[in-house]
Amino acid sequence: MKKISVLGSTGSIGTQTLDVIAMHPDSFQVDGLAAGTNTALLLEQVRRFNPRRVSVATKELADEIRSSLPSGIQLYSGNEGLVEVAAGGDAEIVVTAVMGSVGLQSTLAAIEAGKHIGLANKETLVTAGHLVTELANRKGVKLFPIDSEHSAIFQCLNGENLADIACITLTASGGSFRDFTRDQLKNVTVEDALRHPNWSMGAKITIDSATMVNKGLEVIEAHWLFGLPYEQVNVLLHPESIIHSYVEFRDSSIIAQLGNPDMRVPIQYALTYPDRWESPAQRLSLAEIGRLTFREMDYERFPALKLAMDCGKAGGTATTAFNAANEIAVARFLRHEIPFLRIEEIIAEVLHRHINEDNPNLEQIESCDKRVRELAATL
Ligand SMILES: NC(=O)C1=CN([C@@H]2O[C@H](COP(=O)(O)OP(=O)(O)OC[C@H]3O[C@@H](n4cnc5c(N)ncnc54)[C@H](OP(=O)(O)O)[C@@H]3O)[C@@H](O)[C@H]2O)C=CC1
Ligand SMILES: CC(=O)[C@@H](O)[C@H](O)COP(=O)(O)O
Ligand SMILES: [Mn+2]
Repeated sequence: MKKISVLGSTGSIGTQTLDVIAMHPDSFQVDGLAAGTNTALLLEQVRRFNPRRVSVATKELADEIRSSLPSGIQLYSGNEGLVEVAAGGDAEIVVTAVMGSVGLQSTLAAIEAGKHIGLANKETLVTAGHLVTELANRKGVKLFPIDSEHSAIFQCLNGENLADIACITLTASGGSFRDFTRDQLKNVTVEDALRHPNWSMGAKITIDSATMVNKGLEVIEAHWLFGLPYEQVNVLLHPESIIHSYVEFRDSSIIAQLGNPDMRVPIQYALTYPDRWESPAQRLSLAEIGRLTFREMDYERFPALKLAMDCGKAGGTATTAFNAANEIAVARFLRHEIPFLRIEEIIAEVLHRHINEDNPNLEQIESCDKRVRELAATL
């Protein structure tokens, strides 16, 4: 029986992780669940999966639900609660599915406690990739990618020698506005932006997909997960999201991973690696699809992707600043405070003022993150 804890159990990845766990009740057991504010759903999950420890975003919410929890369950709250669920207990693998760099401390705590990570929370690697990967290597902890593109690359690299990689290519759907001109982007609404053409995901990542920030975060995530220089990480527009990403080797062979868009496949693979189990995902019929299309990435149309790549190459706290500025700008857009195009302007303004710190420690990262959030909130 493999014990699993899920950070962000009430979100898009969290609920799909629990779907996967529920499909294999003889093999998986839930040890801990951490949610934010959706206590109604969390209580339902507690009744169904009977975890040993749970956490919610605040002490007030914890006080509200305490009497509704079955006895014997440890209840925690806040960032400390996330850390307790991540590092306490006897889970073998922790799925990190909270949204944003709030997941950093708990991911580090889980690794420190020797737990393998099913990594969905890409912001953690963007904000502090060097700290997370260095600690994972030191502790002998595996980072199993859940992000669809990175799971694809991970699968393509099975049994391969990393030195034989010529380059990897991350595919991008193009998001909700992929056929819009820059001019047309001026008046788009939150509701339009939230309609992703291929994937049903949380609000923040759906907006990131529309700005192409998501692909920028994923390039940085790939750099840290696979130890590749930025020059070997490419992006290609592929509107159908059928080829999830691919690797080109030095003999010119390309290995790609394909499938209908369904996150339960990469989530399950992260939990069962190196085995493959039955999945409810709809089988892909290439004959039915008929054709797949591709377009060169246009960095003028999607400037945020270029900005993210430049931050990755700069290293230091540049990616921390990029991520924090984006998190604040997206939250403001979702609250209807700023127009869509202001998101990338805020990121650019923050980066313009940013003084980069090389090889930052955790304290420097946290202080950069805090400073940038305060600045981005006022711009
Ligand atoms: N959705 C997808 O298909 C994919 C997502 N990812 C990545 O996975 C991560 C999660 O995305 P997604 O599931 O879409 O996001 P959602 O917004 O759907 O879910 C976020 C989860 O995090 C919880 N949460 C938010 N803030 C806190 C906090 N302060 N403390 C504890 N829990 C908190 C939320 O709780 P609550 O709702 O209870 O407030 C919720 O359970 C992101 O990093 C995203 O980039 C990567 C690839 C695909
Ligand atoms: C499902 C997943 O992994 C998302 O990150 C997805 O890739 C978003 O799609 P695009 O960023 O390609 O629009
Ligand atoms: Mn992805």
